[in-house]
Amino acid sequence: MTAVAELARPLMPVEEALERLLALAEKAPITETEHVALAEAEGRVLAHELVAGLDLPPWPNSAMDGYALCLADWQGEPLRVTQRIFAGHAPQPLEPGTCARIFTGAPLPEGADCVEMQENTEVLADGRVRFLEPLALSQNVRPKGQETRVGESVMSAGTRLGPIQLGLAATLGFGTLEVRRQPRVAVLSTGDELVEPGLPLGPGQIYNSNRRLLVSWLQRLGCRVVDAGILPDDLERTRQCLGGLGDVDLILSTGGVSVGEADFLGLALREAGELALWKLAIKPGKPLTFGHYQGVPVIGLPGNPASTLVTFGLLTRPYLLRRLGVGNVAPLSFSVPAGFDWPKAGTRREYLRARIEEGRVRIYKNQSSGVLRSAAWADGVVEVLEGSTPRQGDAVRFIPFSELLG
Ligand SMILES: Nc1nc2c(c(=O)[nH]1)N[C@H]1C(S)=C(S)[C@@H](COP(=O)(O)OP(=O)(O)OC[C@H]3O[C@@H](n4cnc5c(N)ncnc54)[C@H](O)[C@@H]3O)O[C@H]1N2
Ligand code: MOO
Repeated sequence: MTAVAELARPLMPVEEALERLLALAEKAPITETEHVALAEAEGRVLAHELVAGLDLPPWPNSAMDGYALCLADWQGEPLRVTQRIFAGHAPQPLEPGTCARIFTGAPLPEGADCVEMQENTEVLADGRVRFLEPLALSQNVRPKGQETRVGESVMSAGTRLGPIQLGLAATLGFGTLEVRRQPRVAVLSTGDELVEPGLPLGPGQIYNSNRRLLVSWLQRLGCRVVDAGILPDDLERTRQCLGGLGDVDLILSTGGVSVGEADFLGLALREAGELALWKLAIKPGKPLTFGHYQGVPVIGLPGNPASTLVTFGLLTRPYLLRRLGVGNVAPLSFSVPAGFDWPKAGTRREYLRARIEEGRVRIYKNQSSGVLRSAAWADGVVEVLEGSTPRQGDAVRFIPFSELLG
């Protein structure tokens, strides 16, 4: 299809763009794995299901600081204390007709079937312990295997490892985990107007914000970033830059994807691969490109900073995670009453930078796709569907940034 024919097509719905990207991701999975220490595994993707190699807890233990006794044999009399059991110590079997001082997490002695917390007991002058409240069998006892049994699958392949998952792996004694290798992503910015922060601005120039935003975000997603800097608005040097990227899994560029005349990235990509210009029914973020450069997938995000943010968060992030075998790549979202009126129906699905205040979602006053400050103010994006005109109090879908940024 020629570029002109591509441009004449109707806008592609967001769902279709996501479906296409996920299908492309499934055709290019990153399957190599490596073993990493738990300390290095944050943000990575589990390569295989994790199977428990021990029971959790490995033995019955006490849930309270108190006294362990054998309720089945007890007649209600005060009991002599015959041992003290601390967490980390192996107990002796319980002497019949006695109790054991026990602390939270300590193994229950053989023969005990009940623990009473110390607050409900009284230590008599002769050292015996009187139980002040009615007791029940197994009370305050955490049975062996209560949480997990040997051989049980506790996490499936494709699980993203965050603090909770790493904590669970640690409880089962795993020192290392087998994870998918990190995707290598080359980040390119295009545009002669761009200057790196810290340097002086010349006439007509602006600071490159997309690069910092994407590099940090990709690192959070567990990617290894090849920071390829700013592409010059020059075909030969663009070719050289692409040729020097090395072995990467994805080339991610921003800018130069609309209908501008200085689209040297597009030219260079078409020479050495192919490139499709998608026009999405999304705002911000309408023009998005997908293609290949010498077989390496390329995603070109629109250059406006809020457009980069939305198309990365809603489309590129799921694409990358799916390449790593993550099944559920949809961010959690919830319905909130609108704290704004949206009187003019749009032809594109809008993702307004918004925050929740007093149970209603409020939108930043300037929703221009060039305004990144809108997102820095916001806690997430609120979705306004094509053709819809939500009013104050109507239910709208809110996607928190916390769901997208990790
Ligand atoms: N005639 C048309 N013009 C435009 C269309 C269209 O359909 N027809 N689409 C508009 C939409 S929507 C968007 S979004 C932008 C996308 O433009 P590009 O992706 O080609 O990006 P640029 O033109 O290079 O830049 C757009 C804007 O963003 C600034 N920018 C670019 N890169 C960065 C960066 N790394 N850091 C900070 N800011 C950046 C750039 O200076 C421009 O202001 O096209 C519309 N035009
Ligand atoms: O859709 Mo573009 O991303 O707004 O300006």
